[in-house]
Amino acid sequence: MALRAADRLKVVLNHLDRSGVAVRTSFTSAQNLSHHHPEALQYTFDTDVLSPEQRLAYEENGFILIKNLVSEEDINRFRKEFECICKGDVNIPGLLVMRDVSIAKSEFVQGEKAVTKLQDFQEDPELFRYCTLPQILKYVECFTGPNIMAMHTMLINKPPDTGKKTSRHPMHQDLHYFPFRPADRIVCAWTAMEKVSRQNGCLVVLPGTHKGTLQEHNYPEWEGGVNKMYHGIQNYNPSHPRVHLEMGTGDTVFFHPLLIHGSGMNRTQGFRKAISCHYASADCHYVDVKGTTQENISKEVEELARKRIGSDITVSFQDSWALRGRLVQGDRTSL
Ligand SMILES: CCCC(=O)SCCNC(=O)CCNC(=O)[C@H](O)C(C)(C)COP(=O)(O)OP(=O)(O)OC[C@H]1O[C@@H](n2cnc3c(N)ncnc32)[C@H](O)[C@@H]1OP(=O)(O)O
Ligand SMILES: Nc1ncnc2c1ncn2[C@@H]1O[C@H](COP(=O)(O)OP(=O)(O)OP(=O)(O)O)[C@@H](O)[C@H]1O
Ligand SMILES: O=C(O)CCC(=O)C(=O)O
Ligand SMILES: [Fe+2]
Ligand SMILES: [Mg+2]
Repeated sequence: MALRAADRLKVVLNHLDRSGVAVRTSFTSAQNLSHHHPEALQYTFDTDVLSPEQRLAYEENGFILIKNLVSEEDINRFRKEFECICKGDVNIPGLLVMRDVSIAKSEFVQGEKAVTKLQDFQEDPELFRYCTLPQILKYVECFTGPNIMAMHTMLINKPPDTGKKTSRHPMHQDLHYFPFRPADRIVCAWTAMEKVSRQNGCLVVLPGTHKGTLQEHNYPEWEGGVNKMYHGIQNYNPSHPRVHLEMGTGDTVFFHPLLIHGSGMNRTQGFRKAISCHYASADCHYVDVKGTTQENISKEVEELARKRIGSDITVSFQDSWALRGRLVQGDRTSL
């Protein structure tokens, strides 16, 4: 599925045919880009949604931030549903409710204050509405193309740090968790449900790292402990420029699954909330991760499936994704 160089060029030229002045500026930068990087325009499609400047920015950085994409009204509805789930008022099949390791292993905390994230809310119509919002899908299509699967859903409720620094999310690449390819046809949408800042542990990204390869991930050696499956990259370049993505309510960042990112600790008393979905082109295919750096996570996921479903049926790493994935646009061609 990755565009061949010739196709990439065609994409650039198409743009030139159709738009005016703005494109001429970008033609200059596109030319410069392709001069320096033969991979120019390998990451985005022309759907008339992203401006040429926005496309080039994603190609260069591996992420793009769109302000105010989700309404306060929708965010409030997601908050309400989250509260209902935490109170136990609704029971959603397949939903995983995760507590922070420092809370889970010590004191007893009830309700939403105990929950660090919800995972796999695809069977909750209210939360899953997030994944189908037309203004989100319109952007997603620029990265995946027209057949779109919602593969992975999360509502993250980063708790105030208990002093053990377990509220941090180590630097990682999301592709580590995914046995499907090509990577360029996968994208994460991450929407701030309130103001997120350095204080409450906003996302931290290393721009441009999406052009690299998938790195080895392991549990970081953190004294205070680390949350289940929060694998991190041990030896990323610490002097690589980092960008703290401070965002307002409803602002949404779209990022590539190879982009190295994490989040710092929450130094406030509030719970920092975000809702996200990983999308993939339905034309992607599953890959066998045996003998690769992803073998460690695949074993953990298979072990978790055994615990939850029982050992009479074997659910492979790939199966676990095929079961969770939901079509949100076009045809379910492969995944
Ligand atoms: C792009 C994707 C990026 C990512 O998805 S990154 C993060 C992915 N994280 C996950 O998928 C989380 C998966 N979650 C889980 O496996 C479960 O929620 C988890 C952590 C095992 C808890 O299971 P439950 O059965 O709900 O809880 P439980 O209270 O019965 O505890 C069972 C044992 O697990 C421990 N535990 C609970 N929460 C934990 C945590 N946050 N981190 C580490 N360990 C945790 C708990 O202490 C207990 O251990 P033990 O049996 O007493 O030794
Ligand atoms: N010692 C460390 N080892 C590995 N990863 C770390 C370490 N310290 C921070 N990180 C990770 O780096 C990312 C960003 O960290 P950052 O330094 O921005 O957060 P912070 O130190 O909590 O906040 P700030 O730098 O704003 O004071 C997070 O993903 C965090 O988990
Ligand atoms: O919301 C965050 O802190 C980051 C979460 C994240 O990157 C992930 O779960 O893959
Ligand atoms: Fe991530
Ligand atoms: Mg720091």
